[in-house]
This record gives sequence, structure tokens and C-alpha cells, in this order.
Amino acid sequence: MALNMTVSHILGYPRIGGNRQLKHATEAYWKGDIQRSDLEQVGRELRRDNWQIQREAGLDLVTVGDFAFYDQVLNTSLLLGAVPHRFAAEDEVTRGEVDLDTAFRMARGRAPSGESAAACEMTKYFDTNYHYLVPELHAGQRFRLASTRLFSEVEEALAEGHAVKVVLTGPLSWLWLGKERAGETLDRLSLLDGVLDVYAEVLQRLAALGVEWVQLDEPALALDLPGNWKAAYERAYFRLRAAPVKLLLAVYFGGLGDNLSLALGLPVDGLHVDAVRAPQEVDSLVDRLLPHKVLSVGAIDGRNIWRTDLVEVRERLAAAAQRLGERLWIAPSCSLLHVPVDLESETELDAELKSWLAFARQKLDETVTLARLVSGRVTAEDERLLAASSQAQASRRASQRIHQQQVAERLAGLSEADSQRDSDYIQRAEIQRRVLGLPLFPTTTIGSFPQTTEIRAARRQHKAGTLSDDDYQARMKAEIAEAVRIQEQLGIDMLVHGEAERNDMVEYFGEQLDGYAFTRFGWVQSYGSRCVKPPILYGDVSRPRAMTVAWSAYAQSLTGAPMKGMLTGPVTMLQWAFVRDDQPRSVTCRQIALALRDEVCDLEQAGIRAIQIDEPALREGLPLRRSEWSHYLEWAVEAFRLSASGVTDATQIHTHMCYSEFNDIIDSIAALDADVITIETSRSNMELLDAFGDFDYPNEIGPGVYDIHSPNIPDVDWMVALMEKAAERISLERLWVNPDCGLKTRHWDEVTPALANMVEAARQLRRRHA
Ligand SMILES: Nc1nc2c(c(=O)[nH]1)N[C@@H](CNc1ccc(C(=O)N[C@@H](CCC(=O)N[C@@H](CCC(=O)N[C@@H](CCC(=O)O)C(=O)O)C(=O)O)C(=O)O)cc1)CN2
Ligand code: MET
Ligand SMILES: [Zn+2]
Repeated sequence: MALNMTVSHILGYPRIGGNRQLKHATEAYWKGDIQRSDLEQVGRELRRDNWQIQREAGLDLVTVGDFAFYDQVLNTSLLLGAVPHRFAAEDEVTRGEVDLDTAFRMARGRAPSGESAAACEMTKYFDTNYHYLVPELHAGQRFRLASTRLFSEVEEALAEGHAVKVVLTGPLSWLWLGKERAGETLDRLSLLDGVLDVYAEVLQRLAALGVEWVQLDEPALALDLPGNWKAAYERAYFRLRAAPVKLLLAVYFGGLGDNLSLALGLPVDGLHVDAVRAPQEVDSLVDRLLPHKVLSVGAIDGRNIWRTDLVEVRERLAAAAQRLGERLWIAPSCSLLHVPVDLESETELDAELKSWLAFARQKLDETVTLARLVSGRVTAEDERLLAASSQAQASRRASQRIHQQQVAERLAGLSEADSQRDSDYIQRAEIQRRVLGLPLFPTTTIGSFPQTTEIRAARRQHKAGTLSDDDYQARMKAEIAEAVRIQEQLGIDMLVHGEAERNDMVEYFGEQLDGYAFTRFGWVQSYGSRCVKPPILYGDVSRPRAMTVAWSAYAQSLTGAPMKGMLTGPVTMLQWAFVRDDQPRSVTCRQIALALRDEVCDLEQAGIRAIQIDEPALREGLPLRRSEWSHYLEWAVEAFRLSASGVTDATQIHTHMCYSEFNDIIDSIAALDADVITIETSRSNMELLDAFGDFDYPNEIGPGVYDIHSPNIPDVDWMVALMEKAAERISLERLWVNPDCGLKTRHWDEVTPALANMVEAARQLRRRHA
């Protein structure tokens, strides 16, 4: 094997800290408990620690620019001066230093200083569960360098003596992720030249600081791009080639596909590709790479937590190493932002399972070792890691705990009838109308009520063993009883128990299903200071016992109104977990569906007449490339139907979706055949319903009339007007009145008046349409 020096680096590291220090500090700052300088200090410490960790792991470059107090796409917007006028006076931007509180107001609508304003929109970053702040664009927009944070961070890192590579969201992906202002049409590419002026200036300044490499993230190159966007890539990168730094163009979350030639032809100094999602492209990239360029191969999975099979990857990369020599770089596939920080914190995870895993910190070691393996400069430590890797693969393959005979048999015995309700919606609806006795414009909510500090503290004490099982149960029951009382008092028609007992809608079920493991500190940033702890789906899934029946039955016992059971659907259970990579996701999804199906049937048996199966991640699971959509949608829809179809016609199945553009998958949403769908629409002003109306969505819909992401109390007239808009498109007997999503992040003093207004709106609608 060649004796070369193979550069190892990462695209980014989790910024939240091993103990979620960033969350605690930012939330304390927002509450006024700590000073701005304290928050900045926490930021500096996190950056310093993360760089130190990278260097100690042996990476050749440390990555600067991946830190953000809220979001890295927002940081790029600040750098470019893309700050809407409602957040800052012109001179704050022209001064070249946007205030941190301005950034927080853009992100959340308010901050310790400055006037509150409607926050920027937030949406999912490609196919991840990470949310970024959508850049607001408008015709004729001017851009100017408006933040110097990046340069100070570079100076911090250089002062620590690190070899620095800077990362920035690339100009075209930034524009791609942006959105024109409501009601405006805009050719986003018309803004490109202005944007590039600022990038050119930024690159100049970085060069002046002594930075050699700048990584420009262009994940948009993993998408189906329109022709004019492809052309714009050439225009942009030919323009940036003049910069006195080396550019590494980073593409991840998928293969280059039909953008491969385009990417290879761009005048940059290096290309990073995702060799986990598109290993098949590496050879042709190696064949065609121009001789002065480096190829950074993303061979360690940045989206999942399985330990890399180093032997296998070394073999796969042997030819590339031979041919490229020092021009081969090794990295994780994407930023490690998407995985938990450190496996070593998981002292309660059993040793076997733990040996199969690698979190961000462990992936650094894997990256460094792999780089040394491919270049043939192996240390004793590398040998140890290589052996451990092989052992982990062998132990996983042979493990008794992954495969369950009964699960396989049950899957094999499924027939088409299992994912089919007994009758069509029209007949079911008639029966359900009789059984449920609901008024026109029935009101309901999406499931969760505020997760108060008291609830979370009780759960923490329960987990720590200082609150007994009985006492914890009693506390949660009291919360449920209170939620029922409040809903009855408000006059809501279909009630929910409020989900007080759930830490998270996915983790809660993961904790109770066989085949899932869960961590104690496996936090991953979801948005801003909010994190999730995705469970680890390592084996065949089955349900040892009922999961929600006791809570729902208790809630139903308190009221004569119908109590809606509440479950997380199979696709979302899959999508928001770290999923096994040893069988197709479709098979795993079907296993989850069967476990949920049993829960649905048990809820029905316990007298629950309506059951909601949430699928907020259905849209997010859609592959980035259109050519793969139909296959995904087929198995995703089938899994949902399998979970829902074990009940009689009289049981009303609800589903809920949020966070998404649904227009292009409306047929599949209809194919779920849920009796009722509640869906996020209020922010888009019911635009979404155009799709449902045109298509003539056949079942019932609750278009969310209350934006739960905002602390504002929606007024009655506003909600009536939204529903009237909906009524123009959907027949009255198929409309429900409900919020956009669950209320867990809100406070009761926001929720009660908002729901009172919502109920009043429904009453007015009934009068108007009597
Ligand atoms: N998995 C998932 N993905 C999703 C969503 C979702 O709901 N779940 N929704 C969207 C994203 N929205 C989100 C909305 C809220 C939070 C959120 O509030 N997260 C909480 C953690 C929620 C949680 O697991 N809470 C635990 C408590 C964990 C905790 O912090 N405990 C503290 C103590 C807390 C206390 O005493 O107050 C500790 O152990 O130190 C519980 O309730 O049991 C946070 O960051 O703070 C996350 C995502 C899309 N993706
Ligand atoms: N039932 C869940 C809730 O109300 C649905 C949330 S969708 C992100 O919180
Ligand atoms: Zn939702």
C-alpha cells in the first residue's frame, strides 16, 4: 500500500456540548438569568473544547464556522446582511455587525433586547430532523458583509495554534434554502451576483487571516436541479475561483447523480462527496478528478450511529488511495451535528450494544484511523480500533437479540387485506357519525398539552429513583385529569389526554418496544436550543405489552366526550430514530407498523372510539431524488395502513402531519385512508388547501387554524375567516377545527385563551352554516 499522508477532517461537530451546555446557556440568557458576556463565554468554551477534541483525535484540520448560537444557515444570512427590516434598522446592517439579539429575534421573534417581531420561518434541512431558519429573499435585495463573528472565531482557533479549515454554507445552497417574501415572486438567481460579492469579500478576509482551506457546503448538488440552477453553479464558482483561498466544495446527503460532471468541472481545489449514501460514485469520481484537485471521501456515516466496518471501507477505498495518493482525504459523510456527542457518556448502555456504536467523538477516531489505514501508516492504536471494528461487525451479525423468529413469521404471513379497512370511508363515516355524535365543525387538539417544568421535574425524579412508580403515576394522572377538566370546560368536542407522561413522541414508544434501545445523553439539536434524543432501533421490533392503553382508558373514564387515543406512526417512529442498516428501512417500518397495530386494536378494545396515528415525518422521509419517491411512498403508505386497519369501521382513525409541503404528495396522503387528517396550514394562510380542494380530498380534514409555534393568541375572527376559506374548498361535513400541531412547547396561559377562541370560532361557524 502507498505510504502517503492522507488528510483527515470533519465537515462539522455538534455544538450543543456533551451536557447540552449551549441549550442551558442560551435559555438562561433569554430568561435574563445570565449576561450576554456569560453566554459568549460559554460559546467560546464550546468552540475551544471542540477544536481541542478534534486536534487530540489526530485530525489534520480543525473545522471553524460550524458553531452557531442558533443555526448555521442563520449565521450565513447574518454574514450576508440578509436581515429583514422588521428586525433591524438599516444602520445596524451597514455598520457591519448585526447584534446577537437581532439574530435571536430573527430566530424566535423576541430577545432580551429589541422590539419583538414575527420570527423567520423555520423548516427542515433537507431530509434531516434539523431545522434551519429560512433566509428571506426579495427582488432587488442588497447584500453586505454584516457580521464579523466568523473572523473572530478563526482568530480564536489560530491563537490556539490549530490548523484551520473554515466552513460556510455555499452561495447556491443558501439561495436554494431561501424563500421569497409572502406573496412575492422572485427569481432567486437574480440575487446571485450580490451574494457572490459578499462571499468574495469573506474569502478575501479569511485569506488575509491566513486561512488556506474553505469548505463551501453545497448539499443542493445532491438534488434534482433545474437547468438554470446548474448553470448558476458554474457562474458562481468561476467567479469565486479568483479568491486567494483553496475551496473545498462539499456535497452530502446523497450522490451527485446527474450533477456529477457539473461538480467535477467546477473550478475548485477539492470536492467532498457522500460515500455512505452514494458509494457507487467514488470510482467514477476518482477516474475523472482533475490532477490538481483533492477528493474528500465521506466514508464515515454522519447520519447514523453504527460503528464503521473499517476493514470493509479500507478495502473499498484501496484503489482510490492507490490512484489519488495524497489527494485522497477522509471525512465523515456530513457534519456530525446529526449524531449525539459522546458514546462514553452512556454508562448504562449494555456493553454489547455499545460496542456496535460510534457517536460524534468516536467518529473522529474512526476518521483518523481510516485515513491512516488507507495511507498505510498504521499505529498500534489504529490496529486496536480496526480489531474492535471487526469484532463489532461480527458480534452484530451473530447476535441473538437482533432477530426474532415470530416477527419474521408475522411479516411473512401478511396479506393485502391486512392493510385495508373493512369498508370505504363513506360507509365508515356514516357509522362514526352515529357512534360519535359530533356537531358540525367539531373541535379537537393535536395531542400534547404544555410540558410544564413540574411535569419534567417529576419525570426526572422518577428516572433518578427519587419518585416512586406509584407517585409518578399519580402525578401524571392528576395532569391528565386536569387536562380533561380544562377541555370540558372549554367545550372541546373530541378530547385528548395531553401526553403528560411522554418525554417525546418517538422516544416514549422506543422505550417500550423491543428492538429499540435508548440513551441517556444522546441529544441531537433539533432547532435552536431544542434537542431530541432519537432512540436506537437495532433489532426486530415487537411490543411486549400495551403502551398507552392505561393512560387513555383512564382519561376516557373521566368524561363522556370521546377521548382520542394518541400514537406515533410507523414512518415517524422510523424517521426520528437511528435505524439499523442491516435490512431495508421498509422492512423495519413494517415491523413497527405491526407493533402499533396491536396497540390500536387494544385501544379499541378498551373503549377508545378515535385513535390518532401521527405521521409528521412522512414528508421528511421522502427521498431527495424524485426518482426514488414512488418506492418510498408505496411502503410508507402501506405501513401506515397496516397500523390502522385492524379496527372496525366504527373506530375513527385520525392522522396528523406538520412541518411540510404536502402538495406534491397529496395522493399518498389520501391513500393513507385515515378518516380524519389534521394538518399544519395556518402559516400558509390555507394555501395548502388548494391542493386538497383541487384534488377533492375524500376524507375529513382539520386544517390547523392556530399557529402553535407563536405565543400569540389567535383571535376568533381570524380563525373563522381561515375556516371560511377552507369551506370554499372542502364540504362542511368534512371539516374539523383544531390547532396546527401539539401544544407541548406552549404555556397554559397561552393555551387556554387560544383554545377558548378556537371553540368560539367553531360555534360561530356552526351558526353561520346552520
Ligand atoms: N423526536 C422528535 N422530533 C421532532 C419533534 C418531536 O416532537 N420529537 N418535533 C419537531 C421538533 N420539535 C421539537 C419541539 C420540542 C422539543 C423539546 O422541547 N425538546 C426538549 C427535550 C424534550 C425531552 O425529551 N424532555 C425530557 C426531559 C429531558 C430533560 O431535559 N431533562 C432534564 C430536566 C428537565 C427539568 O427538570 O425541567 C434533565 O434530565 O436534566 C422529558 O420530558 O422527560 C428540549 O430540548 O429541552 C424538541 C423538538 C420535529 N422533530
Ligand atoms: N401528538 C403530537 C403532539 O401533539 C404530535 C406532534 S407532531 C410534531 O405533540
Ligand atoms: Zn405536529
